[in-house]
Amino acid sequence: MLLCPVIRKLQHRRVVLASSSPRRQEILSNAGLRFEVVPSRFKEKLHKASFATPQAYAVETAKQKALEVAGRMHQKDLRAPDVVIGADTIVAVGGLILEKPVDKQDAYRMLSRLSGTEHSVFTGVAVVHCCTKDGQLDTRVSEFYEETTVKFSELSEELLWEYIDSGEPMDKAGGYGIQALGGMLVEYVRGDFLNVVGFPLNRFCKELARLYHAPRAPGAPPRIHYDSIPAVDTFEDLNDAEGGVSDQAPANGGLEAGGAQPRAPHTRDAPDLNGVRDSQPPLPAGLLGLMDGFKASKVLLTACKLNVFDVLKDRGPLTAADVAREIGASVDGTERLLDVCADLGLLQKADGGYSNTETASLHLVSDAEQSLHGLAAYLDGPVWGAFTHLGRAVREGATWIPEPLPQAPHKQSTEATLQFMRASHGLSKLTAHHVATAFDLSPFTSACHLEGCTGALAHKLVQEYPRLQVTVFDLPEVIELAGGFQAGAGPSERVHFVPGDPSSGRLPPADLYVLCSLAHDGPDHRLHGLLRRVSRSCRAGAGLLLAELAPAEEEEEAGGAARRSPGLRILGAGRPPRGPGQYRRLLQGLGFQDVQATRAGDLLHVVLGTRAPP
Ligand SMILES: Cc1cn([C@@H]2O[C@H](COP(=O)(O)OP(=O)(O)OP(=O)(O)O)[C@@H](O)[C@H]2O)c(=O)[nH]c1=O
Repeated sequence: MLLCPVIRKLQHRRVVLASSSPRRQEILSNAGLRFEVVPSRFKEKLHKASFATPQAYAVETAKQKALEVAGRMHQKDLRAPDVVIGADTIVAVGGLILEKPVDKQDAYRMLSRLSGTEHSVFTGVAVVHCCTKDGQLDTRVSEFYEETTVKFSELSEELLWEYIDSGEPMDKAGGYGIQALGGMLVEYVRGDFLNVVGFPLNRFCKELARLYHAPRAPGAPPRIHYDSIPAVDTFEDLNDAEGGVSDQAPANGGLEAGGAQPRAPHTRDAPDLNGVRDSQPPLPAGLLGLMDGFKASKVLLTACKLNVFDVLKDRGPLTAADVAREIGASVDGTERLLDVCADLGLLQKADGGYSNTETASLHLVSDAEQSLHGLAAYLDGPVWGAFTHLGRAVREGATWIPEPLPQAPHKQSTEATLQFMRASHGLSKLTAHHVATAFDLSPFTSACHLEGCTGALAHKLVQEYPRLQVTVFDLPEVIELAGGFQAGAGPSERVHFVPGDPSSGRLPPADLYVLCSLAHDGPDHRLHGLLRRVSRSCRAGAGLLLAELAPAEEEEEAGGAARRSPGLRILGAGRPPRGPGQYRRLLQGLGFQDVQATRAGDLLHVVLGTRAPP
């Protein structure tokens, strides 16, 4: 028996659950839904940091899972199912997103992080309505998420390991299954229990009801329900009907009334998404987010500038008044800023006040080992300034971001040079390990890092490769200031700083050239010029290592460009992103062979080529 009228509406539809999770299958089949299971092949590797909230990450992953299945089924049969359901469950704690553990140690790390605390479980759900028109797949996606709060008891080491050894944690987000042994770890649950298990059934039914019975606004013109699927028992009739229908829809859309759905003549040629029929375009949520996105950046940059994260470093929760006192700002203004930071996942807000999330402690505190405080100041200063006058730059054909140091050294004040170097230093320290280890560089004995700035990458390279000597080659004013930065664990005799002009002078000799200027990833012609000079300077057999920020969701293949977050694309001077294929072609054109490209740290493309004999 089907208790839920909206589930009944799906009875004659071809519904696919794009999930391998046995729990999701059980929840939905217990509710009486009939569906096929086609596990998604979408790799859960979206770049988490590019999402404003953990729930946004879960929703996007759910959507990608469902769209992958819809696309694959369409390709195979040239007919997609009517409805594809995708879901993704994650555990969020202190700004961290926990998915399924990769091994027992990972499960241990997750469970000990959850021990004795409250965390959130988010399940993102995407319901994709498909329609095939002229052989093309058309999709309409409805998405939502549900949050449930779970509190764990303090877990003893013994209990933790016994639980891990049971094997239960391994295929479950956060490393536990609340429905089985994991239930013993839980002190309380606030919210939908099934949401934790993997599927928010109650919310799903409400969303279906909303979709299929969208009420008509008073005074709105008669319509075929946008966002609504006609009652299944009348749907087939409607498909056959060619006209002669009344344009008077019942006020409630008529679905519950069970009568035939009237069909407005003017909507007859509109795409029929297997019964999902729209009378107005969907609200442009993505567009509004894009228009509004600068506010979130400015809040983050301002909180950095006011040293909010430094004030909260290593301290228990502080009230807005405490923070306001320390940063010399108004209590009201500070409270608003802190609240938005909490919404953005940068701070935690609890009864006692505000504290840093793990992300903030790692990257926004100014003296943290992997601090991006310098980058924030650079973006808030010259880059923000340049973007304020973007219209002028477009009219005049100027670059979108401040000229990099090598192009305007004499124009830079020492403070401006330092500001750029701090940004570059933070990014280099963050990524140095990934760049240095993306390929085995042990065959090389000498390297030259062009625009090597503070030497952060050079220090990592000598640490990884005991035979390697590295020259940091950069402008004299940069080299002069580089000593003020702590680039490695200590000074290294194998790192040498050489002043010069990477874009015009002679390059120091080396058997590996490295180009990795992440803070200023300039326009193509600049990179091409540098690469031509490297190509001319290096002997046959010498290497060239390139790294670029590129948190692509999908690899560029078959001529398609890798997708990057708009923020990083703009950091790259507004030019289209380069993917590994483009790098390969570029280097081959400059006389390099054996070009290999890889992704590192989910944020970089790293490319290595060897100079062919002339
Ligand atoms: C917190 C919790 C999670 N889970 C399971 O954790 C997986 C999450 O992973 P996912 O990536 O969302 O799904 P999946 O299992 O990889 O399947 P798929 O949809 O194919 O990606 C799902 O299984 C959920 O039930 C439980 O069974 N009990 C719990 O208490």
